[in-house]
Amino acid sequence: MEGKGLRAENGVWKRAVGMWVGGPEGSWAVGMRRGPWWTAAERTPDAIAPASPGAAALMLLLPATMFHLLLVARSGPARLLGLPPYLPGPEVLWSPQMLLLWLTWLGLQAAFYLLPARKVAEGQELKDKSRLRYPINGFQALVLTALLVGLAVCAGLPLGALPEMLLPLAFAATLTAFIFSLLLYLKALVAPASALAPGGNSGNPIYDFFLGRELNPRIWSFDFKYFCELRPGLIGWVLINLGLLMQEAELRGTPSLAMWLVNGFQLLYVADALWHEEAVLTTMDITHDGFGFMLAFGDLAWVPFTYSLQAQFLLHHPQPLGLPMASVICLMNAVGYYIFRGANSQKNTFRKNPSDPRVAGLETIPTATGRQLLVSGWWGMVRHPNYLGDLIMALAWSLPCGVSHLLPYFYVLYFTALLVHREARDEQQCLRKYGLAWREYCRRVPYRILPYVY
Ligand SMILES: NC(=O)C1=CN([C@@H]2O[C@H](COP(=O)(O)OP(=O)(O)OC[C@H]3O[C@@H](n4cnc5c(N)ncnc54)[C@H](OP(=O)(O)O)[C@@H]3O)[C@@H](O)[C@H]2O)C=CC1
Ligand SMILES: CC(C)CCC[C@@H](C)[C@H]1CC=C2C3=C(CC[C@@]21C)[C@@]1(C)CC[C@H](O)C(C)(C)[C@@H]1CC3
Repeated sequence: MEGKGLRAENGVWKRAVGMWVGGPEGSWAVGMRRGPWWTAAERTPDAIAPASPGAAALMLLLPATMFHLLLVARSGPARLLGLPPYLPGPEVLWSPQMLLLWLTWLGLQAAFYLLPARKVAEGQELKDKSRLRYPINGFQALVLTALLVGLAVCAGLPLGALPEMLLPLAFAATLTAFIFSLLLYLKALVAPASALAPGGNSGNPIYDFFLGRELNPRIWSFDFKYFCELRPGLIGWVLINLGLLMQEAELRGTPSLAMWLVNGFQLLYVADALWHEEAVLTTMDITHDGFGFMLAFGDLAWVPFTYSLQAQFLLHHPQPLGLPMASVICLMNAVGYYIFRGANSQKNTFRKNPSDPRVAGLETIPTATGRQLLVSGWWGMVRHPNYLGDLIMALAWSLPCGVSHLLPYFYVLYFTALLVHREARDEQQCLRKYGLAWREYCRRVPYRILPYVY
């Protein structure tokens, strides 16, 4: 039988492409092209990675959840766990104009990506010892988008009409994510073995389509994963929020305090991500995961249309918010941001230059790889202090929506599950990388995210 896939040998997985033949130890391949060697931990990107029925189910469930949230947010009862008020027909979802608008948005962001950058950064070392180069101009793209949208609004663009277009726009984004992932899957068929990601190359087409086969798919210097991770989705998210704020102003004369807070907090988060764009090059999404349906849909559809849920909810369910409560929520967001930024910057500074005076005094554990692990400062408090800060901010984004509904807390629930899963994956990889030193770190810093609790 002709095939390609993975085979375990002494706990190490080998990627193989060639002819499968039966043998005393099971099947093995003849005339194989050997790819990079991956350990079992590297092979699956998720501790609970879905098998193909799981992947197929998620490909339906994730878009269905997104449409459910969009429909429920505008319904009177706004019940997260209830049925949507109606099932939209094709005439509600499909609109060639909205598809064109969405493609124009992607094209605009792609054009901003290609503009000269203030810096070109090098990514992590790849399996073939090379390093890719990435333009650092995401913040510039945010500023240019703001200028362009500002001019267009002054010229009469009805941005307040955007909330009415969310359903067909989300449909267009989902459709493009499917088509795009299919093209990425086909592109990976001709990619060299060294360009493939550790996960997403099981040989099962559905599973591989879902997780993504190629690590850094590119055409010339245009890196699709890096582009999608930060720009169209994150900038689209703040633009949708702004449209919701403007429509609220049209409906009620002025935006509510709750709407201002949600817009302000989330704009800060997005601006921060783009300002520190270079840091994304060390995240596992860029260094480890393939680019398939999960990330394409996550970046292009899930982020803009579900992360704006609080503002969507507020437009249809105005909430009273007094100044004292608003101050408490602002303080909470500031504390969350302080921890999130402090922890991320401390680790990035340390990884770039351990002798930097800002981190040189911190206590560390040496590892066999020559790298060190921080064991004091933020990283001595819990093993994922950046996740803690992110979760505190997530709560601060939902609180302006009051406590009468569960719906605006969807992000907190989803994000907790995502980060707990992510933390398990990351720890698995760190254990493989650092072995005993990682065990020592876990002994010295026993809590993962929340001190004395988890
Ligand atoms: N809003 C959203 O939807 C999402 C937001 N995020 C956020 O993205 C940010 C990045 O998260 P993520 O990519 O998961 O990973 P992290 O930034 O937490 O990085 C994990 C890596 O840090 C290094 N590390 C771990 N412990 C130490 C230590 N003690 N000392 C030095 N280095 C250490 C290890 O890599 P190495 O040793 O190789 O350097 C490890 O693999 C987080 O703030 C997270 O909250 C993430 C996912 C979704
Ligand atoms: C659709 C699925 C349920 C899940 C898809 C997950 C993706 C939405 C997230 C995976 C990692 C992400 C990161 C960010 C956004 C969400 C996704 C794409 C991030 C860009 C948010 C801003 C942060 O500051 C960051 C550190 C740059 C984040 C990097 C990871």
